[in-house]
Amino acid sequence: MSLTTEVPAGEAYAAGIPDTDEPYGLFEAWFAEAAAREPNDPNAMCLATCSPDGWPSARMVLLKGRDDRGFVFYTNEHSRKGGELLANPRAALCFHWKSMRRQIRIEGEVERVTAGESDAYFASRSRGSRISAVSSDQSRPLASRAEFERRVAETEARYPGEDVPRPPHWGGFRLLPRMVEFWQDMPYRMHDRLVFERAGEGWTTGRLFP
Ligand SMILES: Cc1cc2nc3c(=O)[nH]c(=O)nc-3n(C[C@H](O)[C@H](O)[C@H](O)COP(=O)(O)O)c2cc1C
Ligand SMILES: Cc1ncc(COP(=O)(O)O)c(CN)c1O
Repeated sequence: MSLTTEVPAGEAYAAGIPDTDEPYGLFEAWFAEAAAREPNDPNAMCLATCSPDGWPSARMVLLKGRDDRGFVFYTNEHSRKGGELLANPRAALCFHWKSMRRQIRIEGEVERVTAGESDAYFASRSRGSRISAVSSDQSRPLASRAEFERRVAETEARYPGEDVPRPPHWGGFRLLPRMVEFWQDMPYRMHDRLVFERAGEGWTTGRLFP
């Protein structure tokens, strides 16, 4: 069975989302189509977090890994999102691929990836991005652009070789989904929505009114 319908050029889909009993195959199929079609960052997703006193916040991050456990992104744990995730480890993700008129929403608990996973991912980044991560107190007030550039120059001088160690507060989080919803645009706003909810080791599935 094909999990995906052909993407029409600039039009709504004629056929709905195929029935399937688990979300990951369909996610991979849609993600592969997005990777082939989107002009940039097909892995960009909106991450929503919530402070313990109930104030939500949202920002884009990049999906850097997915397996049967969940969806991985990397950030600075001292950032606003990092603080919120550590204090209240529940989050939501939202992909929107505009050229494909598709959305995927994912919700669940969040845990830190292992230090080994974060080390491996950090080491795979360009030297410039590692220098930048070491130099940035992400989400803290910055007096001027020049101050950040001065910090970057200091970090470059401190680590002249390839070895730029991962800051202990820079690492990955994995969202363990308990809900995944696929949304596909259809004519006259008669969109198709297919939702999966975790049930033990498996999933229950159903459709929602658009
Ligand atoms: C397309 C896109 C992708 C981004 N990816 C990341 C990312 O993977 N990790 C990250 O820390 N910030 C990323 N950012 C920056 C965040 O959106 C945000 O500005 C920053 O992480 C600070 O957020 P916070 O103050 O809510 O913690 C990205 C921004 C955009 C527009
Ligand atoms: C500040 C920051 N950190 C991390 C990332 C994750 O992506 P990469 O590891 O490819 O830089 C991004 C991507 N936009 C980013 O802006």
